[in-house]
Amino acid sequence: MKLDPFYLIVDSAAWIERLVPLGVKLVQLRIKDRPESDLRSEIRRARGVCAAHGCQLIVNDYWQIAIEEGCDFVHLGQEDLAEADVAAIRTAGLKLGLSTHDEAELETALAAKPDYVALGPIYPTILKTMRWQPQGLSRISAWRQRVRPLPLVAIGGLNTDRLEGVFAHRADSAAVVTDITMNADPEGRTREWIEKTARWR
Ligand SMILES: Cc1ncc(COP(=O)(O)OP(=O)(O)O)c(N)n1
Ligand SMILES: Cc1nc(C(=O)O)sc1CCOP(=O)(O)O
Ligand SMILES: [Mg+2]
Repeated sequence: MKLDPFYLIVDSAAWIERLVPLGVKLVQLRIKDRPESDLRSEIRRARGVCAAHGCQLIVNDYWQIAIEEGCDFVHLGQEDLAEADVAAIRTAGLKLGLSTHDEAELETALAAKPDYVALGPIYPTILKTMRWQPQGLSRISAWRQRVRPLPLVAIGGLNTDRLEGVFAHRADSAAVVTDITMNADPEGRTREWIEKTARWR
């Protein structure tokens, strides 16, 4: 499976409606602390926009709702994975991406036979508090060897100036939140990401 090199992560269907039509081909809906009814309607809206624009939607955390809403890809962290029914995800035909932050997590992730592995945080992130120090670029190369032939996603503190290093160290996709959502011009920054990642597509 091939992943687009630009992996956008946002926390609402409104962001997806705003940015996916610009040409985003891979987006994660990462919503926290909302009632289930909101989650369902957000996922439905996001699905509609992504289907209309040929964009792969990945639902973070809420694998059961993703199955029920007819989605085809979920992302889980290690705590999520520990509580998830991976067999049910597979039986429903969904693909699965998994987070990793250290060797033990990589072993756990590979044992679950995911469709991609994410490594982070590559650089410090302001999105959430993390108990891991930044991995640095060299860790991407190490993960590349271990994860092959699966796609490898780099995440954490990425911006358009850091893409060269991330792809030179053989990540397949670069995931981003705040460099776009906290930018003064999110649309302009999204276009910049699309243009700058085109050579790795
Ligand atoms: C592509 C990608 N990589 C890592 C994460 C983080 O997942 P997780 O560790 O479960 O943390 P939350 O995002 O759920 O806070 C991700 N969402 N996407
Ligand atoms: C959601 C998330 N997960 C990470 C991990 O390392 O697993 S880093 C991260 C935050 C990514 O946001 P930004 O691009 O703003 O740094
Ligand atoms: Mg999670």
